[in-house]
Amino acid sequence: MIELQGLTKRYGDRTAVDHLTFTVRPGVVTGFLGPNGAGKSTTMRMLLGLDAPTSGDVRIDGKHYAQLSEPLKHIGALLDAKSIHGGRTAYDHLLCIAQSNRIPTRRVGEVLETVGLSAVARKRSKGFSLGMGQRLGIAAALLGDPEILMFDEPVNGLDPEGIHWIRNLMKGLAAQGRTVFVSSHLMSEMALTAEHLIVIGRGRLLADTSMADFIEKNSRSFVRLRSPQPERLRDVLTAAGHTVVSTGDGAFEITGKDAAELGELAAQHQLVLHELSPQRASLEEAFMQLTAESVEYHAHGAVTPGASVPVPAAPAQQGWQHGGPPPTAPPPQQQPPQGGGQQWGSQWRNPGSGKGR
Ligand SMILES: Nc1ncnc2c1ncn2[C@@H]1O[C@H](COP(=O)(O)OP(=O)(O)OP(=O)(O)O)[C@@H](O)[C@H]1O
Repeated sequence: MIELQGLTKRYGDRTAVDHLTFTVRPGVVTGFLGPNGAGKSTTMRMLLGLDAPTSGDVRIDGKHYAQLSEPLKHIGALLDAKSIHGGRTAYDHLLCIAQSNRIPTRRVGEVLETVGLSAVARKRSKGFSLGMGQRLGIAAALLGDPEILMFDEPVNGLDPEGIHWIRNLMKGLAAQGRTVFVSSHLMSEMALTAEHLIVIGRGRLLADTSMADFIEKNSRSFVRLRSPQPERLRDVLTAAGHTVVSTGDGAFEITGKDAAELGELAAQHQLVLHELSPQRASLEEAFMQLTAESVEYHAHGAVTPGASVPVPAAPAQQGWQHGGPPPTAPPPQQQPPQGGGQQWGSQWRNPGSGKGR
């Protein structure tokens, strides 16, 4: 279980994470959503002790990350698949992590098999595609057989087969009773994978709910009806007290009613229907609806009033993969200048840099 209590992170005058309180429970895949710059990666980094909270608390099975005696046996994470020593083979990369974390060597072969990299285990990872790198990062997360798994954009760079594979992997891990916490911008994929959602915008919690509730509450569901006798259908629906909305294509929309009820009403009046379809918004529509106010980076240079202005892409910073070699302190020029956190932060991780997007 992962528990956040009032977790806050400020960089200069920029609040990246703002009093986040939520719990990620075992047994289901929990999706972590938010527009670019919402604070997802910062939250995940604090969870792993890679960033110190300004205030608040985050615990893994009741302990701070630093208090876990063998952390990789509690939590496995994929934060940045690119932060792998390219000169090492996939096998050696995992062996190095296993040996430095008192994990049996046999696990290396097992996880390589799980992620489908056994055939390239002795190849240097610098020749790996983005998708292979993701698989290697996932293998490292699985190495300690942890009860908690956290993946930041795991499907990034994966082909359809890879996406299908990771979907099943995450569901399978949750079905084993593990805690699976995953961020993704691929809404269609998230809709198929996650049962529970945590949504943040500008560092704040916007929703902590089941997938079904989230879509239900943040989108309109309605029934579409089409008939070769549109005038009569409209009269019947109106007489029954329904608010009828005409669409451009000759259909009608009725909000908040059951398709069966409307179909029976049409049958009672011997009306022929060519369409009677319940319409449910997608996760993507619901997400856009909920986070519309929180989106900082818009296309065509349009920026929400009060939001920070995106700056030209800076080179991606070298990240640290959880479980890999320990992180080194960033060089001095990567430190945020005093009082200039907002602009500096944008350079550090502006849209398109950093995660291969
Ligand atoms: N080390 C840092 N120093 C200063 N600002 C930072 C730092 N890391 C992140 N930020 C800023 O904090 C905010 C949240 O960033 P974060 O990377 O956590 O968002 P995110 O939700 O993961 O975004 P994305 O979906 O684009 O990956 C952003 O405005 C970012 O510029």
